[in-house]
Amino acid sequence: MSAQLIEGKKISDSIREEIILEVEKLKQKGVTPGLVVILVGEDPASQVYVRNKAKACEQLGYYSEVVRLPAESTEQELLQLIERYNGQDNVHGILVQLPLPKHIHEKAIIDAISVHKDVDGFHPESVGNLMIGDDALLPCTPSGVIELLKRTGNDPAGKHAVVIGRSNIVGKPVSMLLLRENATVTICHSRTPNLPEMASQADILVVAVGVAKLVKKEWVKPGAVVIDVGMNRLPDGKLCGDVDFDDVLNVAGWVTPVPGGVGPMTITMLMANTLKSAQRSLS
Ligand SMILES: Nc1nc2c(c(=O)[nH]1)N[C@@H](CN(C=O)c1ccc(C(=O)N[C@@H](CCC(=O)O)C(=O)O)cc1)CN2
Ligand SMILES: [Mg+2]
Repeated sequence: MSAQLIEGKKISDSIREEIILEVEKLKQKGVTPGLVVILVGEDPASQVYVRNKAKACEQLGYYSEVVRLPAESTEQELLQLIERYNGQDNVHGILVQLPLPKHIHEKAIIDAISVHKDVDGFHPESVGNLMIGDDALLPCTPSGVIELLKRTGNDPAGKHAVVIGRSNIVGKPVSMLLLRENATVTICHSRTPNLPEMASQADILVVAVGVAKLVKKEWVKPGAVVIDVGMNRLPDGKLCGDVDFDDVLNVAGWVTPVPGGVGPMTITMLMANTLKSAQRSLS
């Protein structure tokens, strides 16, 4: 039997409908959610993502600014800009699009964003709050994964979740979120022996390694939920995930496609974080 598709685009659209209702309520209290997106350089993919973030703001009725800086901008210039927006009350979220040009230290930039406006959830204090279970702005792709699971009736509680990948942006935070949702979590990585055997023990398998079509049907327990966070560009220009989608389709119970699975959730969860930050500004 063929796996059920987890349709990220549809789920993302329905979350945006929910956000619109909350934005109306907030506007009645005199607050419009505001997001600033900063792009340094001209990376083509980043330009698309930044444009899509601005479009999402427009769709949801947010105030938004996109600041485009030349690739040769200095770290100091970027820090000064962040400092300005940290102090600007109509801005509830500040996002610096990654990757940054090599001469700018990513950590210095992330650390400079006020934790209250850290809608990417990358600031060390946000990460710490996630670890200890305090209220935090959560990183967008990992929280999108949790929404996909919950909204398809795949509650992680009591399940064995295996996460392949240990990046700060996806692998580690998604593992913490799954733990917070009462899953038993195993984190695997490039030095894990018997990766296929580990993966095949998962009720929920989350893959975020950046290796095209790594996960084959032998890695998947029959009926498992397979969440593919990978986004790899093939030589023919097509996008594919870290999971060999066609191969696992007759083994998995549920699977995310690439494109159209996890990807669309990233910007929607950014919008949810900006709303949350704006709501917090009232309390
Ligand atoms: N500051 C940040 N930088 C980056 C992040 C981030 O969350 N914060 N994530 C990625 C890029 N990204 C958003 O910024 C992003 C990536 C992918 C998608 C998406 O919708 N993907 C589609 C396919 C798009 C395509 O065809 O190219 C999908 O998977 O269906 C949205 C946002 C790195 N940088
Ligand atoms: Mg996807």
